[in-house]
Amino acid sequence: MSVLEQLITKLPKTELHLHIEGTLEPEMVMALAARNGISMPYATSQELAAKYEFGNLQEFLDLYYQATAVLVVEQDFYDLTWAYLLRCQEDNVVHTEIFFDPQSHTDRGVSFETVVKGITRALEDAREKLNIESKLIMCFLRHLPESSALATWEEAQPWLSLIDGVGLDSSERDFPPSLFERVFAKAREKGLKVVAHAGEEGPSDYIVQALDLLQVDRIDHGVRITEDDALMDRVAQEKVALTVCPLSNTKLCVYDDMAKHPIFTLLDRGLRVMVNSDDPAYFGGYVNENYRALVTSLNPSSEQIIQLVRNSILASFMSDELKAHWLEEVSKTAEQVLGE
Ligand code: HPA
Ligand SMILES: [Zn+2]
Repeated sequence: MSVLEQLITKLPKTELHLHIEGTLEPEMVMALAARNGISMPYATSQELAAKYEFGNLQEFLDLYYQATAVLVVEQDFYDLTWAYLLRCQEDNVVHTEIFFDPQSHTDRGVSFETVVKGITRALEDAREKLNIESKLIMCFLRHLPESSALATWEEAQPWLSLIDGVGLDSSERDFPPSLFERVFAKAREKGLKVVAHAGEEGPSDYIVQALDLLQVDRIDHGVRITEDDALMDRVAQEKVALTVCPLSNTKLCVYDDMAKHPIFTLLDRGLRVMVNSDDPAYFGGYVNENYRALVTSLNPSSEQIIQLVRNSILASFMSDELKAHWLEEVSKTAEQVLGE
């Protein structure tokens, strides 16, 4: 095994940008459709998987929202989340911060309670049985009006003890962060962490809006920051993390070639970037596969890979004690691997 492959598999990692609905594998779509008596416009999981060619974010989202229709009862959300957590164990992900999209379920008549109970029961089991820690981040769909986000915020109130943060996802172009200032202010007032997708397909100004208007703790994606030199300097100085998702960016044609991905340029400029899988069932792989894709196309050094992993820990919402613990583990494991 190469040194880089050993680092990828052996270093303890966190994942900070993961949509739980994006872990719905084609086989699970078909199994849950059968279990819930839902007819889908494809006969087999292969037929569904063959549709996973996307020209842009919207083409992906159309299929992604369609597939969520198979998630109906609490056990479905449990099974979905548990399957992802088993993948975390395989990839040595020790802490994960997962997004869920309540509006994509409540709009089809599935209750908020069903969704949140199924997901959090699996997270709790993973804590006990797999030693995997987690946070839960509720995302608002930006293609829906602010009133829908505000109503979702109200629905979430009885469950806030289970929710660590709020985020903003879905179609980015023409839906700037500024539309969601009020609901984000409410979340911040309650002490929740706040994050937002910005600068994936949208302009770098959306990153500025997310920072200044939503006052986010992290930016999700954020790769279009490369268009604004002064903003790169600001984000480096303020240590705002960008949760970068390499396979997502190539699969959704943000870059036509992984060799053009700017993650190491950003890393070497001092920005706090790390590697995440976004919607791994759709984009061709979980966290370790994202690292491998970078290695194949961009020939990084061991130090760069180790720094990405350290950033994943530094940018997480875990306690300072746990951060210190995992950073120490990274150092020990890296020394072992590099000393061999
Ligand atoms: O990559 C994404 N971008 C925006 N919204 C999303 N919802 C799931 N994945 C994504
Ligand atoms: Zn995302």
